[in-house]
Amino acid sequence: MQRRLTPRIPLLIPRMERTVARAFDKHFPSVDEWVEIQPSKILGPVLARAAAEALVGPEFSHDPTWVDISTHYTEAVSYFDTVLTSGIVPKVFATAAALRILPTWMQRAVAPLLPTLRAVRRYLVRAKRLLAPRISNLIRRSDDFHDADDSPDETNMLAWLAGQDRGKDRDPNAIAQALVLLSLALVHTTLLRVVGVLYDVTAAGHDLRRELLDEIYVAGMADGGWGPEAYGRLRKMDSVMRESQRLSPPTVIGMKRVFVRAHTFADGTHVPAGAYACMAIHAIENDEAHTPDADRFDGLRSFRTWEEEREKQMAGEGKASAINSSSGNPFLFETPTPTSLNFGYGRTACPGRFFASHAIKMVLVKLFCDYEF
Ligand code: HEM
Repeated sequence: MQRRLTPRIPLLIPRMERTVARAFDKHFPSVDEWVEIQPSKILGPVLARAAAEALVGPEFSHDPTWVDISTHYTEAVSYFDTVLTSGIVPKVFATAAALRILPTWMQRAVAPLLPTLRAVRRYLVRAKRLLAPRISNLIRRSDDFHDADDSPDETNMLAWLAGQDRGKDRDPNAIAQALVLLSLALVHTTLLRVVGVLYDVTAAGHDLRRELLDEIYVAGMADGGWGPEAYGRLRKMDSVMRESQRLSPPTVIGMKRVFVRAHTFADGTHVPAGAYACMAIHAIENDEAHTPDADRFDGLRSFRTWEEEREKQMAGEGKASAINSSSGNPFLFETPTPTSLNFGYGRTACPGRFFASHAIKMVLVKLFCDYEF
């Protein structure tokens, strides 16, 4: 994903923008008076369609069956009706957590009877039926040494997986299933953030919204108009996304791991083989030592910190590496840091985070520019 998808984001953006515009026309009410909407319901298909450009390409991105699978599979597994403590927990994950209470033999017997898991299986079967013929075709072509090129038809995960996977993964059904699971990773997380920002900005009041609109306007005026690089200029919006994610993250604990071997850390902490471990990512990020006044939503928090760091650097006082370190600009939404772990950290950090940042901004730009709320 890092090697194929991330460098091709600029190629995908114009197509995604057209798709997002069409999806807004289709799913948003076109009225002049105020109407009530349920953001998570109405924005789900918008993000599913945008994601489809990167996942399955133009052949399927407007295909009603794929749009239905991608939107409703996410809904079947995720709709926001299972709210546990301070996080929103997808239904299928809650089901899986509940199953874990049972012994393994009983899990196997009970799982097929559960409505959530049966619905999930139905979506997978439909996806396989839809995508497998195209995947088989591409596998045959890759056997004839045809590598995916950068044409719209081949700039997507479906084409890359069909051309790359080896062994038992080189199977049309397995690739179709992987694409449905990727669509869950993509649609659910980006939807959660777009909805979070919408609520946070609305609650913050008119001034923040005005600042974001001004920034979009200025970004579109630079270098001859709006283009893929304009999203990089939306630094205030990026800061709002990061702050929103800090306060309403996808999960409060992260980086869950099983220790397959016993390990002793440098400080002497010993973890036995078979132990489950995770990081208290929400508590770490919201510790006052890292985030002063942590309970308050301050949309421009990282924007200001970044500006202060830049000023210090210009005055020769800052740490030269802070803004352009090899692990990325630490003030950006997409950059994990030791105290901002919503995308994980290091080599295993989320490979889709750069794409997520662009997709979220794209939908927010459309929302802020074309709608009042
Ligand atoms: C705001 C949006 C997103 C958030 C917060 C998020 C968060 C995460 C987290 C926490 C992990 C696990 C990291 C670890 O345990 O070390 C992860 C893994 C992953 N994410 Fe994301 N993600 C987002 C969007 C996306 C998107 C848009 C894609 C696809 C384009 C994606 C694809 C993946 C994949 C494939 C993995 C598994 C990587 C592996 O196992 O090596 N994610 N993500």
